[in-house]
Amino acid sequence: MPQTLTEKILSRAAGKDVSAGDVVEIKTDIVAFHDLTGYHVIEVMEKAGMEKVFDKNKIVIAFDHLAPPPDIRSAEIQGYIRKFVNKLNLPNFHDINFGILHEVLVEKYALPGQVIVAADSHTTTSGAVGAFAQGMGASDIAAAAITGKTWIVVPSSFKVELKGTPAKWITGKDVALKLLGDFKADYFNGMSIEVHVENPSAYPMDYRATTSNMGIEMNADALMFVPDSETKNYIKTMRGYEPQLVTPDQGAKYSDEYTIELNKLEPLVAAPYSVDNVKVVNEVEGTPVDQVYIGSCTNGRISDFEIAAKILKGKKVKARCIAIPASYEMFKKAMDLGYIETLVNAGCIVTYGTCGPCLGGHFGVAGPGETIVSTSSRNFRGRMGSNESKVYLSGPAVAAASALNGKITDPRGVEQ
Ligand SMILES: CC(C)[C@H](C(=O)O)[C@@H](O)C(=O)O
Ligand code: SF4
Repeated sequence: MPQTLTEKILSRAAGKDVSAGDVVEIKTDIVAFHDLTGYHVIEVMEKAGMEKVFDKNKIVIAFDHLAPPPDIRSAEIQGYIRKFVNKLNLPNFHDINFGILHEVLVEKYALPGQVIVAADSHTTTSGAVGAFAQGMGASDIAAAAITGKTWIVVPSSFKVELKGTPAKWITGKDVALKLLGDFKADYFNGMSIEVHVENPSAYPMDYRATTSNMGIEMNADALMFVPDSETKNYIKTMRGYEPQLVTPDQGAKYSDEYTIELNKLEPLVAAPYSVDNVKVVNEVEGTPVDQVYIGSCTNGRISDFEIAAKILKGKKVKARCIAIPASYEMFKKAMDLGYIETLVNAGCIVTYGTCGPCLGGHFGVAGPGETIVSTSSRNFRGRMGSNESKVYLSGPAVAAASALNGKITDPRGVEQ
């Protein structure tokens, strides 16, 4: 029987043909965690008296949520994890000067056809390269780290087709918000979304990573892009080798299909307090904004900074603007290309590789009564700080244009 990408990956990982609804044990190719959940993962392993891993090379750890440590407890947690890493001599450990775990996975580790599990919900991000990537709780990740195996209920496969070339300022976030607005946040429960891109280079890896990242906000088990020439070029450029592509079979059966015409999309936002409270930016234009955040594992990549720099070049922001490339690699690129300089000259605060503001942790927590425009992933009440703050989620163009004017702004009206 012709297989979807999901069925193909999970059949290989299970060692037998699987179909939707099957409960199966599967092999994992990468098991990952970060500082905040890593602490619990290691605690579970210690309590079980099983401080060993199935394969040192397949464990990936990055410090991001508590990086750099905002308080003593965070520093203590990171110290505890460093000790574990040293004791087991784990090679793929990335300290506070590297990046947000999901970005690190996409840049350095994830490959088409892999099964990737990590102790963080936004693990779906690695679906950008065509890996079946899913977030799990700390105990499940501890078990996977020890055994190299996990169990799942095989999801059904839902096909999304992206047609054409994105309209001006339209990027990966708009596609994610389009799906969230049209289907609402619970619709994709028990499904794996497979995105087929008609014109691979028109929807580059940065956009794919953003869309896959938001897969968990759709409640999907995974959101994968069918690997294509863009996948190959990205991995070749970033890592110096060509990956093998795993693709769905011709004639594979999907539970449903949906097409998005990229040139017809308008810049979208998710208004407070839900990711699926989606509106065209014009509907909320003019709302006063206190702070803008451009960054996170959702939108902290080079194309996000390119767009922000285009909009802010030679100008000054009216709202406070915090900009954080998702990794050291992205920071260096943004620096080489002059985007950091442009943003700093425009009055933005720039640092790198922390989750900080995204989850109201540190480096720009939202105060009571404040309105934030953020390129991150979630906007439920209190997500970025005070319960009395409001968060509008958007792509980088709306965020930068809103920073510029101090109010929610349609980037299509901003002079360049
Ligand atoms: C802290 C962590 C468990 C959490 C997640 O799993 O997503 C965080 O990264 C988030 O984005 O809310
Ligand atoms: S940047 Fe935000 S969404 Fe991404 S892992 Fe960190 S806290 Fe979670």
